[in-house]
Amino acid sequence: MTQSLTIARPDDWHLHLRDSAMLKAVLPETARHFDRAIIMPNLVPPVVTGAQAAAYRDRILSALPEEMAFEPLMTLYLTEDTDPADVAAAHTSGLIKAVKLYPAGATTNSASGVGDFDKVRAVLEKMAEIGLPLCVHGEVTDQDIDIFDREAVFIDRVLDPIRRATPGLRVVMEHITTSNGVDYVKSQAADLGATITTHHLIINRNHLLVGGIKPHYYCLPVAKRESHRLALRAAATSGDARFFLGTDSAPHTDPNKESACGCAGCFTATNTMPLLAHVFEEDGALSTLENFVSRNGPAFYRLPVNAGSMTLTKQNAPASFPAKIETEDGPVTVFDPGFDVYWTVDT
Ligand SMILES: NC(=O)N[C@@H](CC(=O)O)C(=O)O
Ligand SMILES: [Zn+2]
Ligand SMILES: [Zn+2]
Repeated sequence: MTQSLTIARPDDWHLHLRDSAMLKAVLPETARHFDRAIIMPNLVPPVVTGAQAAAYRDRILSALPEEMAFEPLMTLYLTEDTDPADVAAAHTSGLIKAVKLYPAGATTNSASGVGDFDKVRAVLEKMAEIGLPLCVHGEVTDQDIDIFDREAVFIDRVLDPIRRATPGLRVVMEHITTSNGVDYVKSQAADLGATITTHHLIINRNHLLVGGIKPHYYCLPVAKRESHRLALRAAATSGDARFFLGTDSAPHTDPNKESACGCAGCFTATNTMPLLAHVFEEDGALSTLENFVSRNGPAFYRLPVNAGSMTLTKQNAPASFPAKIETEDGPVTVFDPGFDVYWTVDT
């Protein structure tokens, strides 16, 4: 007997679309299943001003195949020179839905990020005043902090002090990877949410490192031990409104991944919805999938739930997904969960 599930059309609350040839190749992979996505601003150079975000939005819409509908929800990349008035104007006009904080040096294209948090105080205060969310890549970059501890240390040393100093600031902890992240979100009364990626619900650090290094499982924050993955699974499948999908689908070409110094990022846009149906079914939680992918995100961002619906069907035989997406820059490997997936999205 085939099983099926119909939910409101999902959104992706953390997505890398890149630019130019890569944008053209990866955008349909997201637009096929998602009505909207929060677009990460870590281009080279980064999307810092409202004018740059408007131009990037136009490039995204021009790259969209004619028969597809998709709304890019733009963000600005916070720098120590960001002008609070420019941020406020971009928010008032409806152009941007969030500002993104990268600690300088934390991840791909984060060199222009924030080193001295006092320098962004005025921007954060303006954002608290106007209710504009701050999306945070939550890892410290100190050389003496172990890479597996960087999220937990960030919460204590950076995030909690920022939130205490800026009452009313609405924050999304992006791509949480630890039980510390889950517990911190749950411990706070208001103004805090978290995105969870598809891949962090599926892989732990053993998948990355045991039996040979798997560059396509390398992303930041790096996958942690199994107990953390289980904490993320419990949070995502709980239905709790504070947790929602942000795939962090982050394309890099195969030569850039399969390298002596490989780039961080997993490309999951193509098969995220089938993978999530698999994960939620495995945990006996298909009834909360809609909260995670379609309802909790809009509630946090104070946007309407999408009007359309999506039906997922469990087939009798394993579904097949493309192993790679071809781009003019080279192939991009699609995330391979390492197990058979029977769910497909009905077209
Ligand atoms: N997640 C990643 O491993 N990489 C992202 C950056 C990010 O989200 O930190 C990228 O832009 O490639
Ligand atoms: Zn990040
Ligand atoms: Zn990201």
